[in-house]
Amino acid sequence: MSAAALKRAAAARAVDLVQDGMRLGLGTGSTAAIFVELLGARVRDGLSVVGVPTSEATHRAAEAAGIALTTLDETPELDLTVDGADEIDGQLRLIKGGGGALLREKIVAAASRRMVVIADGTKQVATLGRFPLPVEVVPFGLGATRRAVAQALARAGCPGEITLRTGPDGAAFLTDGGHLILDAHPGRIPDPEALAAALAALPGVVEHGLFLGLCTGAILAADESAGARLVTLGTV
Ligand SMILES: O=C(CO)[C@H](O)[C@H](O)COP(=O)(O)O
Repeated sequence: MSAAALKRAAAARAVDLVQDGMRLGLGTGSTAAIFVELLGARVRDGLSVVGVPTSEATHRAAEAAGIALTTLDETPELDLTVDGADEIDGQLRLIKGGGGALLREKIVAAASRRMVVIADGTKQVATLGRFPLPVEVVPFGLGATRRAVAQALARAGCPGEITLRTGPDGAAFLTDGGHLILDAHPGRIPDPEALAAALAALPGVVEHGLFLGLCTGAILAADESAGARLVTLGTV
């Protein structure tokens, strides 16, 4: 089965979790985009929900799908956020931000009573850190912040190369908030909580891609000869 078909299977299962009247967080990335598309079809069939998008891209997609949108100012508490992930471990700890939307994604997830991750099964790992860990930083003081991030990684037992994320044109990638992203390549993160605390304490760091204690459940689509086999983690 193609990766796209696996993502669609996980997204379709997540759409079944949505009930009339729910306030939703709408994730970012290719899997979340399928969820938004499928949710839009249910809205056109009469489902009434409001959504908070986690990026400008998701805002545009949700609008095009006919989903009513709100903000966390109008709706500070959400019932359910459905989002993708770059990695998930057995304790529902995540690396997110491959698409650069980690800041809004984390704010929306933290405002949600439930956060369900949808992904193909390859995203499940025993230890986080193979996927580069995004660290969103302000442009001012980039060199000093980069050095401090490297030191924090080393102290947390996971040194590795740090690269400034660039876009397809080779220029520095800018997030929806106008920040830069440093991608750390630790290989493995032995103590995600310690690293998260160390990164959060650094001036210049806006947010990092470790989502700890936020995800309440996951729907992972594993590739089997008969089709997609959905595996759930946590409470779905
Ligand atoms: O964190 C994200 C964006 O910031 C995405 O959810 C993550 O990168 C997974 O994306 P995809 O579903 O395309 O694999």
